[in-house]
Amino acid sequence: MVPGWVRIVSYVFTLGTSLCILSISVLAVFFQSLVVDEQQLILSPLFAMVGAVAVFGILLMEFAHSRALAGYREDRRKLAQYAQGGIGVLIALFLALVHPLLALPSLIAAAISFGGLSLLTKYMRKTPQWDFNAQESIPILSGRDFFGFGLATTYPRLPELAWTLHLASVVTAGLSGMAVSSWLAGQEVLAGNAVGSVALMSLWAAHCLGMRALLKAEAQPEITEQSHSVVPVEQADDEEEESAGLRIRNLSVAIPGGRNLLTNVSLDLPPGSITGVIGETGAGKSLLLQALSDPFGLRGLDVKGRVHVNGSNIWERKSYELAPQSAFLPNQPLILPASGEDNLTCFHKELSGDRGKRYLEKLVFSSQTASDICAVHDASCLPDTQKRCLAFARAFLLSPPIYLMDRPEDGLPEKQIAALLGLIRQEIRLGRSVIMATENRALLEACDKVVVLQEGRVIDFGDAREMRTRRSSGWMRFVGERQLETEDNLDTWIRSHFKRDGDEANRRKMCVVASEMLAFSCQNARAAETEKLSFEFKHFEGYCVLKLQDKDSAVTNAQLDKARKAAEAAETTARLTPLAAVIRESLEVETTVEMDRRVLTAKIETYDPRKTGSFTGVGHAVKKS
Ligand SMILES: Nc1ncnc2c1ncn2[C@@H]1O[C@H](COP(=O)(O)OP(=O)(O)OP(=O)(O)O)[C@@H](O)[C@H]1O
Repeated sequence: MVPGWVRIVSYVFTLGTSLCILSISVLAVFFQSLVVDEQQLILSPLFAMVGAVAVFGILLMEFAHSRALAGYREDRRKLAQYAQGGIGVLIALFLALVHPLLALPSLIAAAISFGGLSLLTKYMRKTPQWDFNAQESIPILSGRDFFGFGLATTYPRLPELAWTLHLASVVTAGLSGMAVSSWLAGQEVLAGNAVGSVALMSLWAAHCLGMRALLKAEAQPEITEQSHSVVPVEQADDEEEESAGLRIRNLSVAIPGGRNLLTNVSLDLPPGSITGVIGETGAGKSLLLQALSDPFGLRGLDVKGRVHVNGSNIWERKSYELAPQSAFLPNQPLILPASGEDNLTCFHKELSGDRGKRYLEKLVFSSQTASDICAVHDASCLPDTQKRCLAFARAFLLSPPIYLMDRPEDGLPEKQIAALLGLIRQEIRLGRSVIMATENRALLEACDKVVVLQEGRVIDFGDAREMRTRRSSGWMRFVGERQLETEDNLDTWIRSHFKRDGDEANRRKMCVVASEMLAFSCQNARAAETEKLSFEFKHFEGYCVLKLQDKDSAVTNAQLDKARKAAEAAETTARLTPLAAVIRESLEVETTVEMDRRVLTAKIETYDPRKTGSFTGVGHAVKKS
């Protein structure tokens, strides 16, 4: 619902613009009589100035209109067109009062606009914004061209030829206005110097009435936006050769001039594997999948990075591709308003529709249902589950090296999820890979690897079975670069474990310990090398444990004793070495070596905010072991 003030402001500015234009037509009368007829050339500069003021007025009105109603762009346009309809009628009435015949050009223009447009809307076949051909359908239906999908599924706002008709009505009104007024001037009914003015007014009335007719004929909105920029990042000189499988390097997605939605995602996924992507809502799972498949379709966002599959750039896309590099199955299945069979075979019947139908049969458990789905005239009208099955069957028919699935379980009953899993396993045996954002247990259990996203950053990536065991025993893991820049991510990760009201002091203390452990690890890190470190975390009754693992040499007992003494001797505010600071904040610190990795384990006292009420943690005593 448009607020009343928006309507009033819009009508006032539209009227203002029209008055400026009409003032030019009044000026034309005086110009004709004083300068052209009476040859008072001295007045020319004055007319030029007044004309310029009117033109400036038009610009000013339009600018002020857009500024005053910033944020109401669509409403402003519609309200202006609506008001123009009224202004067109008023001009026609005014002309009719001067002489009934002068209203004729406006009437002709209105007939052309309203009549012509309603005929076009009724009888002209509606065509989508883009009538693609068969080859172009594969990038669209494999989820590699969202812009194309949008164009192929939305219809233009106005019927074809609408603007041509508008132009015809305006020109007709201008010419007929001139003809009628000249004839009336010849009959000495109208002053000769009013001819130009009448022609101009008829022209403007026709434009106003035409705009109202266009508003009436309008349908769905156009889509115009695409990603703001996509910047491929070159391979670094010291990076090893491209390997098989999917390689993602420094993939970032950002709002231009704003925050990062995905930050430096780098992953290597082997061929023939299933990778699950998990994380809280808004962590960036869908965004990651779409950025891999079609970065150009991320509306208004900046995308940077490098994504290669089996050595070739996945983002390179041709409009005619028969074998896509990936198939993206978004949460809403990509189905074009075409037959079920065309949607299955991507309009390529020669692409072995039988094979596609077999996939479909396996998903819907009936050859009759599969045939019915294929035979349907407009697959976009199918029930949601059948649309999903159709989209899956099509993806398997295309057999790309990488499948990207966003919550494939949504809208599918358990037995269909099991059937889908069966087909996924077949693809895996053929060396293809699947990446899926999912929360479904059966699908997660089938994963070989799991990526954990948090606020657009990868905080954990590893073997799925190991991760499942660890998580089920309450241990959470964070994996990051062994450098101080990791601190922000680490901080966010630590904070995610202390979300209860009153947990602030726990949170702060844990962040301090984690940060000092990171600094301790980075002390010997070589700047040029990108090494990984990991943290593991678990809550216990009254304390929690934070473990740091990196590839440095083990801490000696002497180093530990020295740090312990420094921690005991120091004032609370004194600056300590990172290890001593960890010891000062912890109940117990120990260091071990596990499978060639140095492990530093800190046990930190925590409180239960439900028991301690509004405990702030300031000056909280820490026991030493
Ligand atoms: N085009 C966009 N412009 C601005 N922000 C966006 C855009 N697309 C996504 N986002 C933001 O990016 C973040 C990640 O979104 P995404 O849809 O990937 O989350 P998700 O992890 O898939 O969540 P869910 O599990 O709820 O689907 C969200 O904060 C979202 O608002």
